Amino acid sequence: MAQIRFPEDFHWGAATAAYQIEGAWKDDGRGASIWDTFSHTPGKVKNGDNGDVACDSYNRYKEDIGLMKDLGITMYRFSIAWPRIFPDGTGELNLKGLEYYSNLVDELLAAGIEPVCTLYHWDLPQTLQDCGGWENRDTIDAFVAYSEIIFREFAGRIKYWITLNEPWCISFLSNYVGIHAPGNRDLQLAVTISHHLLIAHGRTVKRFRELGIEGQIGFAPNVTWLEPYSNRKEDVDACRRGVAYFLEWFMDPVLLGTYPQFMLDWFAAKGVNLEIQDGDMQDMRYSIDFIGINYYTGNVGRYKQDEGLFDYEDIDTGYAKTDFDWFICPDGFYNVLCYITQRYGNIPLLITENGACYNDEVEEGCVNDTRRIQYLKQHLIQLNRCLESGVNLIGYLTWSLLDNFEWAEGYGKRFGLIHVDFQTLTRTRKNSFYWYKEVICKSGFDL
Ligand SMILES: CCOCCOc1ccc(-c2cn(C[C@@H]3NC[C@@H](O)[C@H]3O)nn2)cc1
Repeated sequence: MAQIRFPEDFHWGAATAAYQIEGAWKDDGRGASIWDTFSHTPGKVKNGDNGDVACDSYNRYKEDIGLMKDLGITMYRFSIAWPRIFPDGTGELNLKGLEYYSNLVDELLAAGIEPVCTLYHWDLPQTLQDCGGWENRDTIDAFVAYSEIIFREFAGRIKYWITLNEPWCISFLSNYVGIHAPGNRDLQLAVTISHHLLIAHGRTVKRFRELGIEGQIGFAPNVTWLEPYSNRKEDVDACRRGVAYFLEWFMDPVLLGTYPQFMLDWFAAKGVNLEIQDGDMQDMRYSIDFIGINYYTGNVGRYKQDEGLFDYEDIDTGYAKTDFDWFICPDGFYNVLCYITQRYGNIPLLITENGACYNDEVEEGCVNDTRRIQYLKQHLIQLNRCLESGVNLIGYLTWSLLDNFEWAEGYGKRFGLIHVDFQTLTRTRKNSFYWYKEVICKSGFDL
């Protein structure tokens, strides 16, 4: 029987984010975030769900870390809620907020688990949004100042840092598509925000280096892979635009120092232009130690005139789908990681999110989520292919440790290895928890 084995020093972990799991939305001085505002606005989130309680991990983090220890992970990715640190975004520091994360980090370290800290996972302080949010360049400086406080507080304890989670979601999904907070629908605004986010990322990396913080820093774009339906140039170009929307638009400035010209031209043809000020592109270029990669889905696509933003349409090739209605495309994982390596060189890659939405429920104390096991197995095989192909992969953090608040979908989309009953907050290990535990123990699996 064929064996899939990973390097002994390969990091195995799981990921979460503050607004999705913590709850305690008004406890210990926490200020309002744009997601509190958005989720409390009727019609924005399915079933009227919000993050007021979520998984109550703010109060149950010791229980959650006990589950992580049982799982055997060596890395745990979490995010810090900016509004817990600066309730008004800037100004007065909330020491109780810092204390919570200090206790969390100490508990992780005591459990032998490496903390991976995401500084921004979408929960912008509402007071900053009231002043324009990421459209306002002042927010860039506010983010750097917030990040510096965290760097100084956790220097030596947190060794892996992520500035931004999924800048595509922060800019385009939230300000052009409009289904995430704050819910704008303006392409120029989204492009401007994407630019400001990359400046904020770069200046934060610069501050990290200036402070001489021990550890590694990167960011975590979400990427997809779109295979052209044919080798006709129009199909190839349409797929290239669709991939670049998530990938090159954010990675090229950080790793190559320029935006992809074909995307600048495409946006310009739609009357959307970037206002690049002196120093902006240099700020983005402060070198990072790794790239976090979030991958869920890919597809086959082709050119279709005037379809969507990029004259692109998906093809329904009959690939199976998750309960999020996303195509399952494991080959895309291999293809996109090889593409990233080919384009940017052998910079270390940390899979910061990969997982599947399946809404299996507890039956007689068990959750038989065989489809999630299948998804994880298929995608880990592709990661092993990448390693065999020389891709510099350092670890895999599955999304997610816990079922949690899946943004505009509320609690109806379950990604966790652990089932959460959102009425009782009872945690139940799913069968995928036990499967992943064995994978970690063996650093691989048998086919
Ligand atoms: C072009 C039109 O598109 C319409 C829907 O578009 C999307 C795209 C992407 C997502 C999406 C959701 N997730 C999972 C999260 N990653 C971060 C973590 O917080 C998880 O909860 N990743 N991507 C949702 C909707």
